[in-house]
Amino acid sequence: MTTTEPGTTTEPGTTTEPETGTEPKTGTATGAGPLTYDVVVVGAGAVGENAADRAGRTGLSVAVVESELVGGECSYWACMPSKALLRAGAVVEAARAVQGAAAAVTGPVDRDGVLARRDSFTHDWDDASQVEWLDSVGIALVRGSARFTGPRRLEVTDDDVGTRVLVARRAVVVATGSEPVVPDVAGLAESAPWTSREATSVQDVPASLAIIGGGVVAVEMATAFADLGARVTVLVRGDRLLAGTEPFAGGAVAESLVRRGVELRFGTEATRVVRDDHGVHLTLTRGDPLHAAEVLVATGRRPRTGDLGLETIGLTPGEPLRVDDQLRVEAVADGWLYAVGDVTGRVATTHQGKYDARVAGDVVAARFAPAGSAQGPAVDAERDVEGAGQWSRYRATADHAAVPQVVFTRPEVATVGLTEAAAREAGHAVRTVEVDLSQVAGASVAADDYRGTALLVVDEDREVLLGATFVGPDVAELLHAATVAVVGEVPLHRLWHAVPAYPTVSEVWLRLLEGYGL
Ligand SMILES: Cc1cc2nc3c(=O)[nH]c(=O)nc-3n(C[C@H](O)[C@H](O)[C@H](O)COP(=O)(O)OP(=O)(O)OC[C@H]3O[C@@H](n4cnc5c(N)ncnc54)[C@H](O)[C@@H]3O)c2cc1C
Ligand SMILES: NC(=O)c1ccc[n+]([C@@H]2O[C@H](COP(=O)([O-])OP(=O)(O)OC[C@H]3O[C@@H](n4cnc5c(N)ncnc54)[C@H](O)[C@@H]3O)[C@@H](O)[C@H]2O)c1
Repeated sequence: MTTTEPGTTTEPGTTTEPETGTEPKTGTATGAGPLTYDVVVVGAGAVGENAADRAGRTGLSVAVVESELVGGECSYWACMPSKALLRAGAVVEAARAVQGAAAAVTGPVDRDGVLARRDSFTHDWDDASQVEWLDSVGIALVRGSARFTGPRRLEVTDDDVGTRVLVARRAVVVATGSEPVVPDVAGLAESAPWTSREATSVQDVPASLAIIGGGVVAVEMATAFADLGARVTVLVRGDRLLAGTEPFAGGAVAESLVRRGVELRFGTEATRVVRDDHGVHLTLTRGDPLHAAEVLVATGRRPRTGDLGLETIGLTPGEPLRVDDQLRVEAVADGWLYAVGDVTGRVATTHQGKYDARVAGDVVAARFAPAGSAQGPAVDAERDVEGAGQWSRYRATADHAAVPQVVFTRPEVATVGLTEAAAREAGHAVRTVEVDLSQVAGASVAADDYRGTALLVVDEDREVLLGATFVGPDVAELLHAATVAVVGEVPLHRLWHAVPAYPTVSEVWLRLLEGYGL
């Protein structure tokens, strides 16, 4: 395991982040006066770390404030532990799908081994390696919980150190992430339900788990806990899983969850929850009551802005920090306040948040770094931030047109750009092409009964890709080609010349283009 990015480190004490070659960048603390830095980033999740890194590359002094663990949700309670929980089951299933390998797999996943591997990814919830990375790039860490007390001014409260005042000479970047929403169901909050934190950090796998929700967390955790041997029931309010994706994606995930013993109850909501010594008891809008050892709430997240002192800078606590494409908070004058990641309500994935963080960090660096300090790739010669057009490094254009996501279920669901429905709603002249992945030679080599589907959404007027969805084993790795095609607006007749190697699953691209008529 190697460290590849701030915020997703997997190995203590190592970093492969490039040295930035800048002067030491220290803030100033004068007596009992405020700690002063050029830029203050609130929240040291993966996204905040990236914003701090980019902003600091041109000589600005940067501090990050963190109230819990440096690395944030993704490293300790979200992406990394959840994917670690899912990986063993995927590997076992992949082996079972290949004659000759299947016989070597003789039992279920080793539950203790899975949990131990998960613990290695979270470093037992210790952030020392992330702090080491901050040190190595000259970013100051201020531990504690930050609240605004006015423009560019924060109070940071820490149980051990007390309260300090922190001042940003130039800019503040808010990257405080999001928190799970617990629906207003009678008795639910009092029943100490699990959120994704308890699920991803589980030590004792419950015999049974009720999951409320039909989105990404629900389907990934249903898969993981079924692998770990729990009896899983998913309560889905609507009539399908993964409602934001192409309908066949949620259908394939539902079919596979049922095949592995998960009970799915569609059109069903909990109306009352009671916990006693035997577990949780859920009364439902339809069907029999449900009894389970634990209940996991997976009903979405909201931006974490409730306790940030936003009222002192004219904003409303609890609301997302709405930003423009340069990640400046729209409602704040003078362009000193930026926000990135889940807190913006824009896109709630780590990779897209880090993209926004790179843009925000570059914008801050270009606007505020001292003249003549341009070094490294972060600053264009002219620093033309205000005049920056689409696809400039100073605009997060991809957030509108080309957002990728992978749902790590079995089958995996990999999506980028617009679905067919969204493209039609946006007024595009749409044509879709769908291919059965089992018809591709590489897929038949990969697994004996490979099942999957690929779908392209094409803008017929311009003959470029608007979106793509892949559903099947290991399709995550097919996604980036589609993202490149969408971002590059590569004409299909040019894509025709991108020849996929034989026999790989990527040959589906050829089948898709043939299906379009090339
Ligand atoms: C179960 C689960 C699995 C996921 N899996 C994936 C995945 O596979 N891939 C993917 O791309 N995305 C995934 N996501 C989404 C991803 O975790 C988030 O999009 C990402 O963590 C957002 O990063 P962030 O830095 O904006 O926020 P966070 O990671 O939440 O970081 C915010 C940080 O700010 C700190 N903070 C908050 N308030 C204050 C304050 N007042 N003062 C100081 N510090 C503060 C917090 O302690 C935290 O460390 C998953 C989410 C969940 C719930
Ligand atoms: N692999 C990944 O990229 C990954 C994995 C996990 C989470 N995430 C991110 O984390 C965020 C949170 O995920 P999530 O699954 O909690 O949210 P989600 O928005 O994906 O799904 C929420 C689900 O809860 C249902 N729901 C909402 N309110 C409800 C209520 N009152 N009663 C019953 N059902 C209700 C919705 O209909 C939906 O099915 C998402 O934005 C997601 O992108 C990403």
